[in-house]
Amino acid sequence: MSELITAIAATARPLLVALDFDGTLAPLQDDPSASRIIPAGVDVLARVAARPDVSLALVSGRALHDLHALAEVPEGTFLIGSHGAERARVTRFGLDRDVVQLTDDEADRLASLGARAAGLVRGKDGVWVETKPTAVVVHTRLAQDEDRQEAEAAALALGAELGSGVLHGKDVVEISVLHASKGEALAALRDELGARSVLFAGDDTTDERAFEVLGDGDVTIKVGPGDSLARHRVGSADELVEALTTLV
Ligand SMILES: O=P(O)(O)OC[C@H]1O[C@H](O[C@H]2O[C@H](CO)[C@@H](O)[C@H](O)[C@H]2O)[C@H](O)[C@@H](O)[C@@H]1O
Repeated sequence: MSELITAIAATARPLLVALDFDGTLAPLQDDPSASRIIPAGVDVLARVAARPDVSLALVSGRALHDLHALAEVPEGTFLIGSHGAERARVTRFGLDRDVVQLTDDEADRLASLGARAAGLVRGKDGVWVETKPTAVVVHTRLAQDEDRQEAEAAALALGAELGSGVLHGKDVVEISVLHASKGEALAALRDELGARSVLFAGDDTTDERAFEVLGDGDVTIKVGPGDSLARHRVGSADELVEALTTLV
C-alpha cells in the first residue's frame, strides 16, 4: 500500500482519475441492480472531483443510464459506459450525453442477439440475459457448473457468429454489435483533457484493456485477485478508497 500511496502522490497534473464500477467501487452482487458504491467512496470521489487539477471518470461495462442511476458521482464526472460505446458527463440538469446511433445492420444484429441469447438460456437455472443499448450479456453467477459452462460456451459461439466484440468477464459473456474497449475510450478521454497522468483501477479481465494503454507515469491498480498488467494491487473497494484519500 505504501508504494501505491507514493505513486499516487507523485502523479503529474492535470491528473485523470478513472475507475471501473462493479467489483472496484461497488462490491459484486448476485443482482446487478443491487450494486452500490461503498459509502466512503461517495465521499472521497466528491472530494477528488473538487480538486482543480484532477478530473474524475467512471469507465464501466454498464449501460450508461444504469451507471448513472447507481453511481453517486458529483457534477462534472465523465461516465464511459458499455465498455466505451457510450459516453456522457454529469451536469446539474442530468446527463450531457452522446447518443449511440446504430446502423440498420447493427440494430438487426442486436435484435437477433437478444432473441438467440434468450433461447440459449432457456431451461438453465440461474442463467439470464441483460440487454444494453449496444450489447447483450449472458449472466451465469447464480448457475451450477454444468449450466454455467454450457451457457458460456454457447454465448461465446453466438458472439463469434453475430457480435462485433465479445468480452468474457466475471460470470458474464458480453456480446456487442460495436467495436469498443475501455482502453480506447480512456486514451481518447485522456487526450481530450490533456491529462499528464492517469490513475485507473479495475477488477475484471475487461479492465486489462485500460491497463494496456497506460504507461510509466500512470498509476494502474488491480482490485482483488487474478493476473493483471496493473502495477499495484489492493484487496477491496475499501482499500482502494483509502488509497484515493491520498489525493485529497
Ligand atoms: O465494467 P464494470 O463496471 O465492472 O461492469 C461490468 C459488468 O458489471 C455488471 O456485472 C457484474 O456485476 C454484477 C453485479 O455485481 C454481477 O452480478 C456480475 O456477475 C458481474 O459481471 C453488469 O451487469 C454488466 O452489464 C457489466 O458489463
